[in-house]
This record gives sequence, C-alpha cells and structure tokens, in this order.
Amino acid sequence: MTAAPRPSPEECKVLPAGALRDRFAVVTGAGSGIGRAVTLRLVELGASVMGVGRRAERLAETAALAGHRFTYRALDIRHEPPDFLAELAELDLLVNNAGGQFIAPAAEISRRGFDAVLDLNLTAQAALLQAARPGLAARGGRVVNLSLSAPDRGIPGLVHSAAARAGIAALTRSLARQWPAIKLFCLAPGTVLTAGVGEELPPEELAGIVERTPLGRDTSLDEVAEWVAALGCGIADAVSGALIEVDGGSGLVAAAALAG
Ligand SMILES: CCCCC/C=C/C(=O)SCCNC(=O)CCNC(=O)[C@H](O)C(C)(C)COP(=O)(O)OP(=O)(O)OC[C@H]1O[C@@H](n2cnc3c(N)ncnc32)[C@H](O)[C@@H]1OP(=O)(O)O
Ligand SMILES: NC(=O)C1=CN([C@@H]2O[C@H](COP(=O)(O)OP(=O)(O)OC[C@H]3O[C@@H](n4cnc5c(N)ncnc54)[C@H](OP(=O)(O)O)[C@@H]3O)[C@@H](O)[C@H]2O)C=CC1
Repeated sequence: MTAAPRPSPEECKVLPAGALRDRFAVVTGAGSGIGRAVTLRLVELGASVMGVGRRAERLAETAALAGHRFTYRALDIRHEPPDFLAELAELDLLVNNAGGQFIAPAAEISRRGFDAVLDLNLTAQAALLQAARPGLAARGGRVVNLSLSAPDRGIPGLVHSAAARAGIAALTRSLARQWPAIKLFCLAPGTVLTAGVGEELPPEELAGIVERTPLGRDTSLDEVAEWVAALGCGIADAVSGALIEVDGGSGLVAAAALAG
C-alpha cells in the first residue's frame, strides 16, 4: 500500500488569521502532545488559553512557546474538584483533551484499573463539563471532547478505554440535545505519533498500525489542532453533538488490535 503524503504544518492551516480573536479557551492536557499543539494553534488564531495538567514543568514549556496569552493551572482532573471552571463567568471553548489508558488483555484488567480509565476518560470529563456549563452558556460556547476512533466497533487491548470513549461520545450527543446554548463535538483521532502514544506502544507495533491504516499514515498533530480550532470557532455548529473520526480510516479496519 502506498502511503498518502503527510500534509505539512502550513498545509493544515486553513482557518483565517484571527478566527479565534478575543475568544477564551481552556485546554486540558496542554503540557504535551495533542493538547500542546491545540493550544499553540488556538493562540496563533487569536485566542487566550488556560492550560491544565498535573505537571507544572510541562505546562511551563507550553507557556514558553505560547507567549503571554497562555496561563496555566497544575491540577489533577481526577482528584481535584473542577472549581477553576466553575469560577469562570465566561468561556468560549473547552477542549477536554487530558486522557489515556494502559494496554492490557481484558482478563487482566482489575476493577480498580477499569475504574481508573473510566474515571479519567469519562467521569472526570463529565464533571468538567458540568462545572463549565454556566460559563459556556453565557458565551454560546463550544466543547471539543477528545476521544479515540472506533470505540463502537471494539478495540481489543483497550476494552476499558473503548467503553469510556463510547461513553464520552454518547455524553456529547446527549448534552448537545440537553444544553442547546452550547455546541459540543467529539473528535476521535486514530494514531497520532506523540511521545505519549510512544510510551504505550513499541515503535514496530505503532508502525504496523499505521501501515494497516487505509490512508497509510498517521494523523498529524497539526491536522488534529486545526480540527479542534475549526470546531471551536463556530463554522461547524450545524453538526453539534457529532462524533468525528479523524483517523485516516483506521477505525474501519482492524488497525488497532493491541492485545489478546
Ligand atoms: C492505535 C493506537 C491506539 C492507542 C491510541 C491512544 C493513544 C493515547 O491515549 S496517547 C496517551 C498515552 N498515555 C497514556 O495513555 C497514559 C495514561 N495512563 C494513565 O494516566 C494511568 O495509567 C491511568 C490513569 C490509566 C491509571 O492511573 P492510576 O490510577 O494512577 O493507576 P494506578 O497505578 O493507581 O493503578 C490503578 C489500577 O490500574 C491497574 N493497572 C495500571 N496499569 C496497568 C497495566 N498496564 N496492566 C494492568 N493493570 C494495570 C493497577 O494495577 C491498579 O489496579 P489494582 O492492581 O487492582 O490496584
Ligand atoms: N496520540 C494518539 O494516537 C491518540 C490520542 N488520543 C487521546 O488524545 C488525548 C491526548 O493524547 P496525547 O497528546 O497523545 O497524549 P499525552 O499523554 O501527551 O497527553 C495526555 C495529557 O493529559 C494530561 N493528563 C493526564 N492525566 C491527567 C489528569 N489526571 N489530570 C490532568 N491532566 C492529565 C497529561 O499531562 P500530565 O501528565 O502532566 O497530567 C498530558 O498532557 C488523550 O485523551 C489520548 O487518549 C486519542 C486517540 C489517539
């Protein structure tokens, strides 16, 4: 299979300059990978961003790249109440990006392990949404919940995460109906070659997943960042509630079968 060429960072930037001028966004997991790339693009498009994550030093690195329109709060979304969101009178965009899991055969996932992954990828995110609702409603704001492609088609090795990600897709749809003042989207990448995914999977396994992806390549950080910015700026409001899989078609095939 011939791989499609990866778009350059500049080719991914299709939104006009200033598309997010004077908007205020919160991005969880802003200290690394997708969250950092999203933050930098939102700032480039004119937004002010508050980043969240556990490790202050990673957030400080993002701050050094993003400049004066970036502030951050070092906190654990699983173990600390989301007061920082409830305190915001106005919020234009919440990017629920912090997440992750461990890869294990279903039979080896304990109740605590299952709970930890459900908590991080669904329950904690639901609490953030609840806390952000008044601020978002005040601005007719938007939410982008990051998920994982193909949760509804089954992912061996990630059964806890697939369950959580299917849950966040359902939550997104349900809230889009219940909170009409807020537009919500669920964005589901397949494989994005971040350091985070590199810690989860050895390079040869990642290469195999990418090879089996119909597009023949990973999804780039810049592509994901542009999708988040586009959903966040308002041009896609008519598709509110949708699960959008930005995965090169990997969810259509058994690209991600990670454990027996
Ligand atoms: C096609 C490509 C597919 C992959 C695409 C996805 C990519 C990404 O998501 S990129 C992000 C990559 N990074 C991560 O995913 C790391 C995120 N993980 C975590 O933050 C944590 O592991 C956690 C939140 C999932 C769990 O944290 P914590 O609550 O601190 O965990 P504990 O150490 O206290 O353990 C709780 C419970 O879970 C069991 N457990 C932990 N690791 C494993 C493992 N590898 N296998 C089996 N079980 C595991 C642990 O044993 C505990 O259970 P008990 O032993 O019953 O107490
Ligand atoms: N990369 C990929 O191929 C894919 C990734 N995804 C999802 O996209 C999102 C970002 O992934 P990626 O950038 O690759 O991975 P990273 O591991 O780089 O990003 C995860 C981020 O979330 C933060 N985070 C994790 N747990 C918590 C917590 N309890 N409280 C606050 N912040 C937390 C981490 O910061 P810190 O550790 O400092 O808290 C980190 O910045 C995740 O939800 C991931 O599952 C989905 C599909 C594919």
